[in-house]
Amino acid sequence: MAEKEEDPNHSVSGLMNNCNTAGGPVSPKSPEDETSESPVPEYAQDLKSVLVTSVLNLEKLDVDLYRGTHHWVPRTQRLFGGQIVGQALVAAAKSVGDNFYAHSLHCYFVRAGDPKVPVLYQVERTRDGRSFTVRSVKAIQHGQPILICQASFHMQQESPLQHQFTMPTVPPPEDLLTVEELIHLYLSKPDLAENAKQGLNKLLANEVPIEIKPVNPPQFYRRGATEPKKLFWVRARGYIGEGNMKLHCCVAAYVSDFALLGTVLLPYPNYRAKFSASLDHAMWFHSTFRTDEWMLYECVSPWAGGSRGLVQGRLWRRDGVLAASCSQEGVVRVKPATEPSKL
Ligand SMILES: CC(C)(COP(=O)(O)OP(=O)(O)OC[C@H]1O[C@@H](n2cnc3c(N)ncnc32)[C@H](O)[C@@H]1OP(=O)(O)O)[C@@H](O)C(=O)NCCC(=O)NCCSC(=O)CCCCC(=O)O
Repeated sequence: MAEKEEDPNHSVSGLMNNCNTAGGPVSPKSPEDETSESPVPEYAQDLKSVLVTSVLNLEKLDVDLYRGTHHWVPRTQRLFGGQIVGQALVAAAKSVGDNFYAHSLHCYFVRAGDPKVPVLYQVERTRDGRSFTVRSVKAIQHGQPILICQASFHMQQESPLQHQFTMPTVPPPEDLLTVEELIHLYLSKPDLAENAKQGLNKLLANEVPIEIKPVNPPQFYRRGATEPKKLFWVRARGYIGEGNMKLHCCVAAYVSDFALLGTVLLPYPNYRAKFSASLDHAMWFHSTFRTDEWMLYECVSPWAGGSRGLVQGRLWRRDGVLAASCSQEGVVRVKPATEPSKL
């Protein structure tokens, strides 16, 4: 297939610029959708999100072939699944028309990603239709696929069918502490065990490019068994800006894999994960949203068994609009917890 002429909305830089492609998968609408660019929030005036400047800023090597590098690598020293999915979606989005927006993706993580080398993204233009366009992306390291991803893009269409669940009622992010603030609070406890202190300091050193405010910290740093459900406010660190829905979908794909699989362990305080990794990840985009603004992430695990767990996530805009949904199965192999948590 002939390569599409690069234009600013498709090119590497085009996906990253704040181009005027507001819109995207819109349903239902909120008054916010109709407004022009809102003022740059105070927290972000001079700090562009590293997700935009680095993680999702792929280098073009050839037609439909890109290279992505890493920013944050989890302690497991395997690449973060959200990074690979987000980068795969960036690569896919570069070859679709301006008025097509990601509405879903389906991925398998087939091998662990190696943080020592970059990832190549090879895009296959599976089908171009009038309303839907499909891309297949293979993420490759050492000559072998680490992720296979299919992403589908839809041209905006109106419909009288519009419904969504209601967002859970939770305190606003302004009333809650960030993970870092919570850690400092725990660290100030005089009776904290040395190993717990070390664990918390390691968490502080973790430069994850997203900010999190758990709705229920005791659930987040759990003591007893809780239902397999957690809620937290989340946003990309730094400024991204309004208007580039293609980019916000890629950032949401990155964010959506964070802390999701951990939901499986919440009912089992007597077990620790000795090996856990996402096996697959599916995502659906429903509405316009900004990933550099607080969104509520609702994570539930309806099932676990056979060393696997199923998790489902819903990303809500703070005005109650359902922005995106996702589902994931992960392998979770556990061992008995030898020491009770001191947190
Ligand atoms: C490992 C995957 C899932 C496939 O597994 P398998 O088919 O078993 O691969 P092997 O290479 O044969 O084994 C790997 C490893 O596991 C051990 N193993 C295998 N079977 C068993 C068993 N029945 N019981 C115990 N152990 C078993 C085997 O011995 C090997 O151990 P090792 O020799 O010590 O290595 C594979 O498909 C895979 O890795 N896929 C990629 C998964 C992935 O990377 N996902 C994305 C990253 S996860 C993530 O990002 C989650 C978010 C983290 C951030 C956060 O929320 O905090």
